[in-house]
Amino acid sequence: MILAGGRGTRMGRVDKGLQPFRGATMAAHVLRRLAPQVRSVTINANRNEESYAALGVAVRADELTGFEGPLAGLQTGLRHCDTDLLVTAPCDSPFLPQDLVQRLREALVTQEADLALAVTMEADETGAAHKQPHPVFSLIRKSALPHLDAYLAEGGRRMDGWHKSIKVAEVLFNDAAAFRNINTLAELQHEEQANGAPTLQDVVSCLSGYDPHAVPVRQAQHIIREFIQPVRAVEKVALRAALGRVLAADIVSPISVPAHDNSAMDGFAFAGDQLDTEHPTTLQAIGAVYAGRPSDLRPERGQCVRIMTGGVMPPGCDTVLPQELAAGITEDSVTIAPRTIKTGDNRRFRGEDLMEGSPALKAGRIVRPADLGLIASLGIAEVAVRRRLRVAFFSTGDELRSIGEPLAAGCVYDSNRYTLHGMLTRLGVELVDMGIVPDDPAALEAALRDACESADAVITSGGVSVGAADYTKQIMATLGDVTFWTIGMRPGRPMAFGKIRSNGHSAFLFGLPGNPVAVMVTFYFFARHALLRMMGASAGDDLLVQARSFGPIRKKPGRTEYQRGILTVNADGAREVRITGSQGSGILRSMSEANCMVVLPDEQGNVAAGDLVDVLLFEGLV
Ligand SMILES: Nc1nc2c(c(=O)[nH]1)N[C@H]1C(S)=C(S)[C@@H](COP(=O)(O)OP(=O)(O)OC[C@H]3O[C@@H](n4cnc5c(N)ncnc54)[C@H](O)[C@@H]3O)O[C@H]1N2
Ligand code: MOO
Ligand SMILES: [Mg+2]
Repeated sequence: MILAGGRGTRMGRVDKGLQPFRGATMAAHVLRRLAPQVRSVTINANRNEESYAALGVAVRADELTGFEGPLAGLQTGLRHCDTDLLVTAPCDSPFLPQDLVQRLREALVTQEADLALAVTMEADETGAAHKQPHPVFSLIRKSALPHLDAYLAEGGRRMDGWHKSIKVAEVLFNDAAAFRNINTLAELQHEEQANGAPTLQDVVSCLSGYDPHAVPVRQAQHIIREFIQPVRAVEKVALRAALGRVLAADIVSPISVPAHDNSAMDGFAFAGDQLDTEHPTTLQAIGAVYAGRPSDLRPERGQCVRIMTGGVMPPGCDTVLPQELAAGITEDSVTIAPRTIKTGDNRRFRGEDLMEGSPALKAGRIVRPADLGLIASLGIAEVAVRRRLRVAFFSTGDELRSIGEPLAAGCVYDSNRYTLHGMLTRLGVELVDMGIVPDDPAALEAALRDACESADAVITSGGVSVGAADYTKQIMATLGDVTFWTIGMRPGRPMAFGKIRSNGHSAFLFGLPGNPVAVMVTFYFFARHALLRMMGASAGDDLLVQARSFGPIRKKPGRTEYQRGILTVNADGAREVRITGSQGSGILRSMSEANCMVVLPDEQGNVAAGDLVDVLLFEGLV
């Protein structure tokens, strides 16, 4: 049981277990360390039960109300545990020992104790060593419950008080650091920095010639990739619900598929070395084998069996003659003309699809329809996936109006939140749509903080250029480690990127430019990759295909241009791409008409009609 039922007094009453830490929550880290050591895990929490339940484990509140401390959690745990032993660990100890349970258990059993607890040796201010007990890391017999009930009923609340009245085995652990807990937000932030999550400065200092006012596309993509940290929390979902989710662990085949050598055809199975290459071969059919029906037929020399597709190959048989290739078939024989087939034809091997013990799918894979079938073919009903990423987004600008509002002079309807809604939905993230935020510093700060506290990533549009009302940048800069780029690309030149913090939470930030096409292009070529990385997906590079440009395209070398195109196959069967008219970065119609982006890299100059260009298709089959 993970103890997360406290008030978090020293953390300003925040729910400690839900504090973000190294790309997950603290409780998720504890769960990851504890789960492999036990049969099942429960979390003891007295608030935010749903957030804890999202970790995929049972959540139980204290039966004693009023935040009565860890013994109350223990009581609940013992009452409901269906094993003889219960181990506890606090939700703020992300480094707990990987052999905690094993070592506590050895001591509990050999010393015939009621409870085993961890102790470490620590030095005091004078350097003298003293024993430090860690009473919240303990292993307890379920049989101690009546005693604990009695102790609590008498008003006892202290762990050490209760321990005095039962038999306790102390287990000395050498690694005191493993029991470190994180009590304050300052400690949490310190740990986050210390664990090697790089700062933007760390990342850019490795690059030569970095200039935020002229960042090549590839460099911006590199910086984002290095800076982003994946969310690690994992949950178990039923197989169908795994579609589009990211596998958290390799799926290893528990069985071989197919489980037996079997026939790929309806026909006759026999040992292929009997085939005569000069004369017809006649074999006596001794019976029939059907798919899914076990048979004990064992053809001898000169014999064969009738077999159906999927039927298990009888012992000694390695070859199947499809029935339509037979030279003659009687009631109880088949004749095969010379050189009709070869030994080994039409036999499917055991494990040729998936071999027992080998990884069928790798962690990081985004589950597609074929994968659902593949996992089903292994008989696996539930899979571990990364938890869904939460992405908060809002539009900025005084000129923006929401659908349903009248359009005042000089105003436009907010379209960016709708394109973002679409793009994020397709990525399979959980959306937090925060609406429109006016060009007002206080409102922008409140929105960014709110977004940061409720999501893993924040996407804004507008206000990142040099306009007089573009306060977004100022506020972003005060909330964390954020950089403002002018990227060598068109459209989508200005962009903010970094990590913001608010009240102990942090979130990656993408401040996309306001122009409607620029939002989409910067999303597709920067934010999308970053979000996939946060999701734990091992997505490869974009798959560009080549096509002939129908007309000439003007292009300046030294920047990447993303042109909206329509890819077709021409009368000669060749792929051909046309640009969709005006490429202004406010013209969304040309984006809507397009079915692909033409990607013209930095080094590319003008394109002549008929030249090959790279395109990235919007739609694929799956
Ligand atoms: N002097 C310069 N001006 C501009 C530069 C520059 O380098 N120097 N860059 C231009 C480029 S490129 C872009 S892109 C834009 C980016 O501007 P912002 O990110 O500051 O965005 P805004 O000023 O807020 O808006 C720009 C444009 O887009 C419209 N917009 C914004 N949000 C929405 C929305 N949610 N739905 C529909 N339309 C939206 C907005 O009304 C503006 O027309 O800066 C250039 N200027
Ligand atoms: O970044 Mo802007 O896209 O060229 O309008
Ligand atoms: Mg602006």
